[in-house]
Amino acid sequence: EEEEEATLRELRIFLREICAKLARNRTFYIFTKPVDEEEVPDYREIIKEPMDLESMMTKIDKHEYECAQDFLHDIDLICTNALEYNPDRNPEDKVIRHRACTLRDTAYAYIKAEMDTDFEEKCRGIRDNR
Ligand SMILES: O=C(C1CCC1)N1C[C@@H]2C[C@H]3C[C@@H](O)[C@@H](O)[C@]2(C1)O3
Repeated sequence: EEEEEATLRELRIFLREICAKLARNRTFYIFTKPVDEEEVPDYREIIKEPMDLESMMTKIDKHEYECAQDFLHDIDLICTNALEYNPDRNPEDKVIRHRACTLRDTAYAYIKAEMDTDFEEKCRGIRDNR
């Protein structure tokens, strides 16, 4: 119905700002674009569902998120992909894993701080009844 569409429009505006704010943070630069298949030929043999912040911005515009929980599920995917593909004790892998955990924790903190729990509940109701 029309009120539900108004709620989802407001959700998309909110999620675009969260996504843009994360993408502006230079700590998260490595998460802003898909891993390049040519630079990393084995990546998609190991990581079955690649995800990145630019792809998430596109998913917002294609109405693929109906609540903040669904958005955070893709943030979690960016994080777990990075932990799984970069598991070693060498300093480069450790930096990537630290940044991945910081991305996840920052996204959860922004949404907790800036999203009304009643609004998220309303979005969950729309999602669960569709
Ligand atoms: O996992 C990632 C990205 C970090 C979060 C996503 N990559 C896999 C490669 C391993 C490591 C070093 C470079 O070879 C660079 O190409 C990548 C990109 O980082």
